[in-house]
Amino acid sequence: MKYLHTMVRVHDLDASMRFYRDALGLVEVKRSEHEAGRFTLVYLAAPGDEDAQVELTYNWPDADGKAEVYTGGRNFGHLAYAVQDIYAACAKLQQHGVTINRPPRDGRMAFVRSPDGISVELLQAGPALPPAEPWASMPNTGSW
Ligand SMILES: C[C@@H](O)C(=O)SC[C@H](NC(=O)CC[C@H](N)C(=O)O)C(=O)NCC(=O)O
Ligand code: NI
Repeated sequence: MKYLHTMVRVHDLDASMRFYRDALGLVEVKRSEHEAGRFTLVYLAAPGDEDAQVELTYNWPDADGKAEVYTGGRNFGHLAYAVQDIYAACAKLQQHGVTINRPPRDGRMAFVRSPDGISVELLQAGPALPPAEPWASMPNTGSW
């Protein structure tokens, strides 16, 4: 058996691409448009780890132009990625307007949320980094 992907439904595909691709740093691996089912699938992965994907499902708006809004179930926890420099990764996310809900005060772990509230965990690859400001004294934000 081989892990393929985790599927998340997204309300706004452009906003989600700005989060997962531009802010988080994933790369688009493949995309498919499904006219009959009226949805788009976009698969993204970390550079160099193309086999471990997140599948964004975008259900097209209905005849009234309304796209479904998804309220997350407690059964889904988070997506997790290892990063080479958690401070640099969090700074890039902030530069793209993403709130660091759980800052890396310990130089090891941070959490952010996608535009749909999907929780994403970032873990420092290897040993934790030494404490550094502003992260060491940054409080949790929002529902963290
Ligand atoms: C190609 C493979 O990776 C898929 O996951 S396709 C699965 C299929 N997805 C859809 O039909 C997307 C649109 C649908 N309206 C939806 O929101 O799921 C599917 O069977 N989805 C059902 C599911 O529970 O995942
Ligand atoms: Ni799938």
